[in-house]
Amino acid sequence: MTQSFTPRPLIIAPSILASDFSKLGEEVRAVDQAGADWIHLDVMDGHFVPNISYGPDVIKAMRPHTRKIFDAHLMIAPCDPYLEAFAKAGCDHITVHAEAGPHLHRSLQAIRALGKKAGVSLNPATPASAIEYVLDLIDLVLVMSVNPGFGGQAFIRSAIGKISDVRAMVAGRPIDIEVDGGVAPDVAGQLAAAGANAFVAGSAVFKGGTVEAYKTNIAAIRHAAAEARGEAI
Ligand SMILES: O=C(CO)[C@H](O)[C@H](O)COP(=O)(O)O
Repeated sequence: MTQSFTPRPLIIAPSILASDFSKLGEEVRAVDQAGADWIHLDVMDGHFVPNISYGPDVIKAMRPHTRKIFDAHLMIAPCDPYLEAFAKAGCDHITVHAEAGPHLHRSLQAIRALGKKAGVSLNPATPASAIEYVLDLIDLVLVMSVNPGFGGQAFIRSAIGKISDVRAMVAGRPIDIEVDGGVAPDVAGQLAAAGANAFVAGSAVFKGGTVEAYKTNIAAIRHAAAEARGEAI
């Protein structure tokens, strides 16, 4: 018997990492107005990744500027001591790295216990099988298509095959597959065809620096992905 499942919604999630940090509230409002579905928040600790971005207090300051989902990507190790702070800051999704350790299963349980959606992120060298024994605890898989730490890097093509593997593993479950790093209209169609439904983009959204530019940039990614999904927009 053929089973059919409702496809996960197409999501565009601008990464605030590429915005102008001198006016974060304004930038959050601008991408909201430009059609962002989620606001992607890259948290870096200078330890798990070789860069430092911002923490829960800055996220709390951004929170009043939009009602859109705050999709936090924690590139920090350890992560467990900070999960509650990110939940209290207003994050709706909290994604931790499979490689950050030490206890992925416990971290996911803790995120769910805080009433938030739990995500697992996979570095480019990490196989899809890393999520095999936590599938019941995840709402989102974030496949990195660059090595985490910096915006503006070149897209790593092996992410496409990994997305297909993840899609097969989560089939029939209400789990979003998100892709992050070097995402632009030229690759969005291939990523959507492989099974990604949520697209994080920093440089490709924030180029231009105006609401009108952000609107055009978001629409271009959405259009490429929707076309590959056989959807009208
Ligand atoms: O997680 C990240 C880096 O670790 C960023 O979200 C990602 O790199 C987005 O930036 P760009 O679209 O410019 O590649």
